[in-house]
Amino acid sequence: NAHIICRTRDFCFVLNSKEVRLKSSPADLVTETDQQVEKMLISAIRRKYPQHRFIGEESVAAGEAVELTDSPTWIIDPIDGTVNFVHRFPFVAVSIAFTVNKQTEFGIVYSCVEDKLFHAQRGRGAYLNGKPLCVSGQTDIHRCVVVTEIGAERDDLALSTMTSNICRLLRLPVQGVRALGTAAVDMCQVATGGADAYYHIGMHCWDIAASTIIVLEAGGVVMDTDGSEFDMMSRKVIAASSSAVANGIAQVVQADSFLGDFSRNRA
Ligand SMILES: O=P(O)(O)O[C@H]1[C@H](O)[C@@H](O)[C@H](O)[C@@H](O)[C@@H]1O
Ligand SMILES: [Mg+2]
Ligand SMILES: [Mg+2]
Repeated sequence: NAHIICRTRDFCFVLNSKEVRLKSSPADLVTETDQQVEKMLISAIRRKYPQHRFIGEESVAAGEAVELTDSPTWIIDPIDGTVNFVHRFPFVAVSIAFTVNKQTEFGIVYSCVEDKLFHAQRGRGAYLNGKPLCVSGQTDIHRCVVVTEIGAERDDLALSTMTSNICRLLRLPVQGVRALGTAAVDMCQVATGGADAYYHIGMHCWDIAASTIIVLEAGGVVMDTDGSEFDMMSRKVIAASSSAVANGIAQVVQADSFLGDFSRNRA
């Protein structure tokens, strides 16, 4: 059984997950808690906003389509870092973003074990537990700590793409490469200035929708791994403290062969 104790200033509760099941790969896990948290969030929001749409990781896993329209839409990852959650590795987050006309209006990432609440609203800055956030401002790729993710794919093509991208960055060299096991929290490190960049190939919109606006509102930049304009549904992202660093990563990271195998945002 996996469990985690979540504390906030106002309450403390234990989330139990009795059953761990596999989804797309032996490293893509889901627990009852993922499903219950998503149901709880969607039903609470739906009560207040019955017309709004939802893209939730576990609803998609259950067969719902991933369709981002102009309608008000909540994009939810009920537990980002389920492998961490199951193993009690202490980085686990709830990620919620809200979009209108395909533009993100606000995002919230709650890193449960750390009791860190990141949030940002378009045009109103990014905050961690109420305090304003600012990216590092680093422009020299050689002085960067870069965060990425190993991902859940375990086929040869995915693994060689992932490892060769990390090797190419280390050879530049960068000063460090890190992976916390939750895309949402990884990306928030860029917003805090603790990391200078984050890139990920193969994540889903629910992993990074909220943290994208948090990075942007903290003064960072977000782009596709090929250097083009960011598309939340493309499963590729670079988030960085500056355009110079983002472009430096785009020049070494390769995604094409790997992404050939992906269908967009299937859980
Ligand atoms: O825990 P998840 O919500 O499934 O998200 C995971 C993702 O599946 C995995 O590929 C990444 O490496 C993790 O960082 C995600 O956040
Ligand atoms: Mg996730
Ligand atoms: Mg999840």
